[in-house]
This record gives sequence, structure tokens and C-alpha cells, in this order.
Amino acid sequence: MSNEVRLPDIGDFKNVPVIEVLVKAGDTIAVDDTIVVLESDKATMDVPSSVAGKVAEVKIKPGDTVTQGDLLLVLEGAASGAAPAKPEVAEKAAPAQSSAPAAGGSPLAAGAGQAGYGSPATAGGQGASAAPAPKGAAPVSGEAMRAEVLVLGAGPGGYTAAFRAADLGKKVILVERWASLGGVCLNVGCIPSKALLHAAKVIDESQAMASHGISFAAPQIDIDRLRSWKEGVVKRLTGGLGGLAKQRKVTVVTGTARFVSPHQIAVEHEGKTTIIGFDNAVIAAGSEPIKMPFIPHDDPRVIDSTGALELDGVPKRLLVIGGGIIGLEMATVYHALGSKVTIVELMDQIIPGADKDIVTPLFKRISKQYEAIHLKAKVTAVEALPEGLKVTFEGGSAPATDTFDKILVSVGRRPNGKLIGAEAAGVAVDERGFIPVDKQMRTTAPHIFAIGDVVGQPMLAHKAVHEGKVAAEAAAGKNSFFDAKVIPSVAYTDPEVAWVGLSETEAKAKGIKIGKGVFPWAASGRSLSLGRDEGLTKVLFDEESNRIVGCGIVGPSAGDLIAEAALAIEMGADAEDIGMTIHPHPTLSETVGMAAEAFEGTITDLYMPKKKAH
Ligand SMILES: Cc1cc2nc3c(=O)[nH]c(=O)nc-3n(C[C@H](O)[C@H](O)[C@H](O)COP(=O)(O)OP(=O)(O)OC[C@H]3O[C@@H](n4cnc5c(N)ncnc54)[C@H](O)[C@@H]3O)c2cc1C
Repeated sequence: MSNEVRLPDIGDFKNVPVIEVLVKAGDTIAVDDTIVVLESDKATMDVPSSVAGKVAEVKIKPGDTVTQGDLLLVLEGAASGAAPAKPEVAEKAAPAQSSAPAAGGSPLAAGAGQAGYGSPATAGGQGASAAPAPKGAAPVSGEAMRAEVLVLGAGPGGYTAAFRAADLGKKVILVERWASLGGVCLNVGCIPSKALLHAAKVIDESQAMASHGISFAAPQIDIDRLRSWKEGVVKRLTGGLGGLAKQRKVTVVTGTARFVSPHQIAVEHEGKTTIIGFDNAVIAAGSEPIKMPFIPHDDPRVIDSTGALELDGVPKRLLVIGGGIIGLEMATVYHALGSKVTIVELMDQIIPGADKDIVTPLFKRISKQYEAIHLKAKVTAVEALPEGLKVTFEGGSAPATDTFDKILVSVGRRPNGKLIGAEAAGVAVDERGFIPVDKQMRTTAPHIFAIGDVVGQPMLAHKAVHEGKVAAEAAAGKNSFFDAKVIPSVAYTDPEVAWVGLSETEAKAKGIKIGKGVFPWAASGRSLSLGRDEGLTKVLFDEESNRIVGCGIVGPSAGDLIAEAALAIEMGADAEDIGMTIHPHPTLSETVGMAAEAFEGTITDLYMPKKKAH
């Protein structure tokens, strides 16, 4: 039972005015009582099921503005060390962060413009639903092991949480159903895909050099060697994690875990069940690819991202369903290896989470390379015939039917929250399988935390890692919060597309006034010397404060360049800070500085007669 009532992480509440407060000190509140009316859609907030009792103090009044996670009420008997309403004393928050614009009501939204590898089909958010907290089951007897911190799942979120908790002196058990550590990211996600994308890049660049005077023979592709090189990269990293776990004395248990009570899990492995007790737990169970009911997924010619990374041959004609990041990265690989690629996407652009102008250079390039890209179109049926997979389309420029050798289904990922017996531990899971959490990554059972893909979008490894640290520190009694302002997204296509913070589309939709500085890479010496000129760097600024609120970059290495914008946003930098920072020449990083100068009107590498020089 908690002694605080906070505004939960549902929807998108940021700086929302309080219209009415329906309780006062001395009132007794019970589950489902309405306590506050907010302006946003006249939303009301009811007492969550983990809270009940007498109100000691009301922390808000009509006219205040509140943001997700803010403290609303303190109940009698509250612990003196109650967590602060805002993360200003969070240990990891540097001074510059707490003075940055988002805290003071800037247009920057923490969730803005973020898309991950689970997009576009699953549009969940952190704490997407306030499911009532289940009670949890009675403890079972026969505990074989006990941990101070138990971590369920050894992906980037889980191994980070386990290692951080161990470094903070906790006795940690890490449970993983797969034989190797590293989760989706290391085994069947980020790392193998980037290894294959590197191979694709070498093939494409060697072909491109023909027009610059250097010709190579057509590549001889030994698919078995390519696969084993990729597997070697994966093994090196996952093996390294095993070593790091040993060094920290983290006990790794192999098996599939389910909660059996609020302080116990049962681990099934090779027909044996082991009960492990814990004080705190961190759920890092990740996500899995979404399957579509009308697609014959058990036909070996229908693959998901894991199947695509297995590199089981190169199909002549490949259909990629879903023009999100995973689909486009895999299309890049298979195109380079020789497949004729068709993409079908429901929305009116590929990578729907990013601004159209930063996606257009990629779209133009792959439109020339691929057989077809059908936008605003969908697959309605797939028939498995001996000669191929007959696909029925609807909408856009798609034909009525077409036949392919393989189909990659990449329409998003679904969280694994419903597969771990969460109800036995008193952990609420929403109807889609996401686990609602607060800013300390606590679930509805306050001693159990959840992190990574299983708590919401964006489904990205770097988000999971950051959350893993917060959860481990909070479990170790530290006052840590997830207070990152932004989470960058990258499509490692060719060209790469990267964005962070507010997008122009979002700013328009929300009526937020922004200014922008754009630097076309056709004016970048470095870009031209790479034989490429289609790139673009766009930096968005708050119109009043001139502080950076978002950035979009398309071009080779955009994924590396976006880190500067993410840091600038975290630090509350303005256009002058970025423009006056001396960037090395000739580099692509100059394009970020020059975009800021274009906004300021101080740029000399472009002629911008409309901007007043100052
Ligand atoms: C093809 C592809 C490419 C990607 N590329 C990138 C990229 O470049 N950059 C990026 O940031 N993200 C990328 N991602 C996304 C990234 O992989 C995920 O966001 C990240 O792995 C999530 O980490 P996690 O710790 O939440 O979960 P996961 O990595 O999914 O790990 C969860 C772990 O929990 C284990 N588990 C689940 N249930 C149980 C159970 N009951 N008992 C025991 N163990 C269990 C699973 O076996 C798994 O090992 C990519 C994803 C894919 C599919």
C-alpha cells in the first residue's frame, strides 16, 4: 500500500492545468474515488487500487499544472523519505538537466517524435493503461535460491539492471530462457542486423565507385561465411556478457520464469522447476514480433526479423510487409545481396514516426533500387502455393495480386507482459501486454520494477539500458528516476535516418511555435567527398527561448550525428551554443552547427537573403 498518490503515466499529461481538487486534508479516500479534474479532455483522476487511507496533505490546487508522475496527495503515515514530486534531486540528474527547458514548460515532450523497433503497429506508451493492481498469490514452499534483486530476462535492460544492482552490492540472480545472454538486441536484433548492414554497405559502395573511376568485379557472396561471420560477432558480445556476469558474481539461471507469488518465481528448465525467492525483482521480458492472422506464418517462406537475420538463402523476390525501421533495414540487406525487394506500407510514408522531409531522401534512393514501394496499401491475404506466396493487396499503387518467393512480416512487436504470470505477483499488465510503471520503473507492486520493451514505446535498446539502471538504483534504495528528456531513434538504412525530440509534424499538430534551421548536405564538403549529396540536417528551436527542441538528420552516419542533438537538448543548449561550438572540418558534424547558424542567420556557407544577419 502506497502513502502517495501521483499522476499516473497514462496518455500524455504534461503541464496540464488542474481545474478542481475534490479532496482536502482529513478526508478518507478509497479506491476509485475521483480526486482531481484536469483540463485535458476534462479528464478526472481516480484513486488507484494500491492506495487508500486518510489524506494528510494535498499537494495541488486549482490553477496548478501537473505532469505525469507528479505528487498529488500524501496520506497519513507517509514515510519521511518519500520520493520528490519532480526528479530535481534524482542522483543522476546533472544541474544542467534540471535547468533545461522541459522542466519549465517548454514545448519539448519527453515522448515526442520517438519511434523504435516495435513501431509502427504497436503504439503503446509507458504506463499505457492503469489496470488495477492484482492482489498476488500466497507464497509457495520449497525455495531453492534467494536473491536480493532478481532480474527476469537478460536483454539490454535486464543485464544492465543485474550488473548495476550487483555493483551496488546486491545479491543478484539473472534468469534467462535462452542459452545466451543479450536478449533480442544482441542475439536477433541490433547487433546481427548491423553486421549484415555493414556487409550491404560495402557491396553498395564498391558498386557506386564505378561511376567515380574504380570498378570492382561483381561480389561473390558466400552466404554461409557471411552468416558465420555475423554469428561470430554475436557470440563475441554475448560471451563477453557471460564474463561480465561472472566478474560481478551475478548468478545466471537458465529457464523460463513465471511469478508464483509476490516474492517468488518458478523457473522451468528441462522438465525441472526451481523456486527462487526475492526481495526486489526487475521484469525485463522484452517483446516478440507481431503475427497477422491471415498470413501462413508456419510456412518457412514467411519470415520475421529473426528469420531474416538467419540468412537462410537470398530470395529472388522478397515482399516486406511494413515500412518501419526493421523492414527497411532488412530490405537494405537483402537488396544488396541480390533480392528484388517490394515494400508495402499502410501509412502514406515509410518510417511513419519521422518527419517526411528527412525520410524523402531515403525514399527517393530506394524507390530507384527496389522493385516497388506501395504506400497507403495493405496485404489482405497470403496463399501458400508450391510456386510461391500469392499475395492479395488493397490500396495505393499495389497490384491486386502478386507472387513472391519470401515474405518478411515486420509490422511491429508485442510486449511479453502477459507471459510471465504477473498477476501472481500483484503486477498489473494492460490489455496489450505492457506493464505500467512510474518514473522509478516501479510496477503496481512497488517492490517489482519493469523496464525495456515490456513497458512501452519506443522499443529501443538504449531506452531499456537507461531504464535498467534507474530500476537497479531504485531497488538499491537510491533516489533515481527516469527523467531523460528525449530518446533518439535511428533507422540504419542507406542513407540513415535519425531524429530526436520534437518533430515538425508534432509541433504543427500541437500548435507549438518553433523555428528551424536546415542545412542541405549538398553544401557539405565532406558529404560530397563521400560521393553523396542527398543528406539534410534540420534543427528545431523553441521560438521564444531559441533552445533546441528537436532534430532530424538524413544521410550517411546520421545515427552517429544525432547524439550531438540529444546532448544539446539534455543540456538546454540554444542555437547560439550550437552554432558557436567549433565543429571539426571537414566532417558531417559541421552540418549540425551550420543548421543552427542557418536558424540564427549567421551562416556563410549558404546564402540566405531572407534571414536578417545580426
Ligand atoms: C531486427 C531488430 C533490430 C533492432 N535493432 C535495434 C537497434 O539498432 N537499436 C536499438 O536501440 N534497438 C534495436 N532493436 C530493438 C531492441 O532489440 C530492443 O528494444 C531491446 O532488445 C529491448 O531490450 P529488453 O531488455 O527490453 O528486452 P529483450 O532484448 O527482448 O530481452 C528480453 C529477454 O527476456 C527473456 N525472457 C522473456 N520472457 C522470459 C521468461 N518468462 N523467462 C526467462 N526469460 C525470459 C528473453 O528470452 C530475452 O532474452 C532491434 C530489434 C530487432 C527485432
